[in-house]
Amino acid sequence: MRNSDEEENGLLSKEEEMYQVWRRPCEWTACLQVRRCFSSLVNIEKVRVVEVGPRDGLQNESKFVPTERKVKLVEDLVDAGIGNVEVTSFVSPQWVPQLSDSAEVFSSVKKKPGVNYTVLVPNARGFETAKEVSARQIAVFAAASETFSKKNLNLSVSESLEKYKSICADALENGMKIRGYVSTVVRCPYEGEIKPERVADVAVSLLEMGCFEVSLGDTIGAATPGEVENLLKVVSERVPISKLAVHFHDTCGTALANVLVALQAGVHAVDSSVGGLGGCPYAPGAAGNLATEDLVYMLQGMGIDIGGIDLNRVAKLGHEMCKFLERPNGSKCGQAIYSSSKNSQT
Ligand SMILES: CC(C)(COP(=O)([O-])OP(=O)([O-])OC[C@H]1O[C@@H](n2cnc3c(N)ncnc32)[C@H](O)[C@@H]1OP(=O)([O-])[O-])[C@@H](O)C(=O)NCCC(=O)NCCSC(=O)C[C@@](C)(O)CC(=O)[O-]
Repeated sequence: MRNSDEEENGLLSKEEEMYQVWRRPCEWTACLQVRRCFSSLVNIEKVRVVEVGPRDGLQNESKFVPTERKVKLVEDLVDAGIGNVEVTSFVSPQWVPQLSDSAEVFSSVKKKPGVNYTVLVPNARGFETAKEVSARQIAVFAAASETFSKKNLNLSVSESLEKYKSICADALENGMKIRGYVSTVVRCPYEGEIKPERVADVAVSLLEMGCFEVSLGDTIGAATPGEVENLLKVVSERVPISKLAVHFHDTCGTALANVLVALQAGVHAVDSSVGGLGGCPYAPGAAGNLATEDLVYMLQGMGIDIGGIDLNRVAKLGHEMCKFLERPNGSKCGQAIYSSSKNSQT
């Protein structure tokens, strides 16, 4: 903690200076809280924010993040009020070397009660690791596009679903919760446009296996609001909307608009990544996920209950991680908070 004498004498360490920088955005966003407006745009009162940065975010960054730093990121996100966090993935280290320390990361995170710590698993081997580290929640991932499935899992869509059946049965027997993903729900980097009916087929299969929810992934971040509206209309004819989450990448800047459309359709779970980190290694050209900071800013501003997430703390984490990765901050809100803090220093 800072000592007020040291502060007065100008003896601040680098870390303490950073803390100073971050006190000011708190004041800035305090003004935003006043402008919180209960909007009639959506009927949803509560949204579950699912933080996927430590997994989806870091899997595609060129710089390897050391184990302790990954662990700290997860713990800090939880301390900032995030209640659902995808910690890592137990995939092949040959395929995703950035997460080759995943078992150590998952085991090292100090778990807090009431928080869902998820790990992504692609196959029986990954599931065994999930059991070894006592994961309570796993995520399995399929695709609506055959080519993407082959590139991402080395399996056709039906082969992947067949393999997940036994993994899911085993997971349920072990008392685990299972989240499902469908990738390439609107467009595929290899096949182009994807039919919503195909997405519905895969989502139904995942729910039948026991997934409590299926997150619909716009893997390349190309979807527009009209397409999302149509997708959700078609999929929700076969899947209760309460079982759907959305997962937008922000390549074309439409992610937040897409979230709004999803909320209007009744979706109440949204994935995002701190600092807008990431992308998928098997979706060339795709940008990072919708930034958590931008999502939190919008939802809190609309008066939607997201469970007490501290925007300033999340923004600080996004800023620090982007700086470490030597990449631009992918969050507009994070950038605004940080530049306002710098301006208020001068
Ligand atoms: C599924 C495989 C492994 C098949 O890949 P494969 O090459 O067919 O598998 P294999 O069984 O032949 O194994 C190859 C090597 O990997 C090892 N291996 C095999 N499995 C594991 C494992 N679980 N953990 C650790 N090691 C493993 C295995 O032991 C072997 O090692 P070797 O004997 O050669 O030394 C591979 O395709 C894979 O890892 N795919 C994952 C790719 C990935 O992580 N993609 C990104 C996540 S999905 C995503 O980002 C989309 C999403 C969810 O965010 C939503 C959206 O945005 O759309």
